Amino acid sequence: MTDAFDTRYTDSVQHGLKIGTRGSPLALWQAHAVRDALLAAHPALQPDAVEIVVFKTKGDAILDRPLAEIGGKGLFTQELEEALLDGRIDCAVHSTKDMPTSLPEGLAITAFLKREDPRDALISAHGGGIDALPHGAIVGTASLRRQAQLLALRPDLKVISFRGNVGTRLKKLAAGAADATLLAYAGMKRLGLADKATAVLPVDQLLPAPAQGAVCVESRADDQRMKDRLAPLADADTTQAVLAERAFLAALEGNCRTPIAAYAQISDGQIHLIGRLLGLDGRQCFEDSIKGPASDSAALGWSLGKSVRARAGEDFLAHIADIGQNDQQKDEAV
Ligand SMILES: NCc1[nH]cc(CCC(=O)O)c1CC(=O)O
Repeated sequence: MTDAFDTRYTDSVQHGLKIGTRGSPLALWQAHAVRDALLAAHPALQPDAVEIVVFKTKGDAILDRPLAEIGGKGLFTQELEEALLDGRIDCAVHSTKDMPTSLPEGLAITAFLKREDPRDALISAHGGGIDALPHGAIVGTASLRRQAQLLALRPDLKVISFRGNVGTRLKKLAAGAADATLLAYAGMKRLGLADKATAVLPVDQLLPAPAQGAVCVESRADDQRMKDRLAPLADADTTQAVLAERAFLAALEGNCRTPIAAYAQISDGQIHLIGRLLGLDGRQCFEDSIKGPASDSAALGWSLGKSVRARAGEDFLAHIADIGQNDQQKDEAV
C-alpha cells in the first residue's frame, strides 16, 4: 500500500503505466518494442514503472474449432479492449492487420509505429518462390487473401488450412504437412526467422493484407496523458498508408476473413494505393489504384474501396461476406 506521503512510489503509482498484449512470441516482441520506444522517448520514465501485462485471448485459446462457433470479430482484441476500458491497462499493442476497422466506443488507435517490410514470404520445401513449386503442390495457409491470390497465379496448387502461430506452422511444414506455407515477412524478421523464407514475394504478385507489418498502440480516447506519451512513437508515413488501407477495407466491409488486399506507398507527400478484392478460388479479381495527397489518405482509401465495390457488384460482395461469416478459416494467429 502507498499513501500520498510516500514519495518513493510516486512515479510507479501515479505515473507508471501498463502495456497489455497477447502472449504469442510475436505479440511479446511487439509489446517490448513499444516499451523500449516509450522509455527512449521519455527519459524521465522509470523502467520498472512500465509493465507488460499478458492476456490470453479467445483466438489464442481455441485453435481447433471453427471460428463461427467461437464468435468471429475481435477475437484477438476483445480481452485487451475490456482491460483498457476497465483501466486495468493503459494501452494495448496490436498487429494492426488483426484489428477490426471499427473500435469500441471510448478507444482509439493512438500511434502507428514505423512499418516493417509489408510483403508476404514463401517458405517452401522445394526452395524458391511460387514459380518453383511443383505442379499440384500443397500450400498450407488459413488466410483467404493468400489462398485466393495464390490460386490466381497457380490454379493447379492445392490449398489446405494451416492454423497456429508462426512457430507451429513452420513445424507443420517441416513435418511434411504441406509443400509450402506463406507468412508475413515482418513477423519472421521480428522473430529472427527471416532466413527460413525461400522467397519474399513482390507486392504486385501477392498484395499484402491492409496494414500488414504495422504495429499500433490502442488507448482510451480520453486519456490525454497516454496520447501525449505515445505521440513520439508514431510514424507519419506509416500512419497515412495504414489509414488508406484500412479505409479501403472498411468501404468493402471487409475483415480478416475476406480475400481483400491493399497496399499504399508514400513519397513526396503523395500516396499511391492499390486495392484488390478476390473470389476464393482466385478466378475473379477486382483491382484498382488511386493517387493523391497523402493528407487525404483515408478519403482516398474509402473512394478506392467504393470503386472496387462497384466493379465487383453487390452480389459478389454479399457472397464473399457470407463466406467470411461461415467459413472455418482465419488469417493465421501469431
Ligand atoms: N494474422 C496473423 C498475423 N498478424 C500479424 C502478423 C505478422 C506481422 C504483421 O503483419 O504485422 C501475422 C502473421 C502472418 O500473417 O504471417
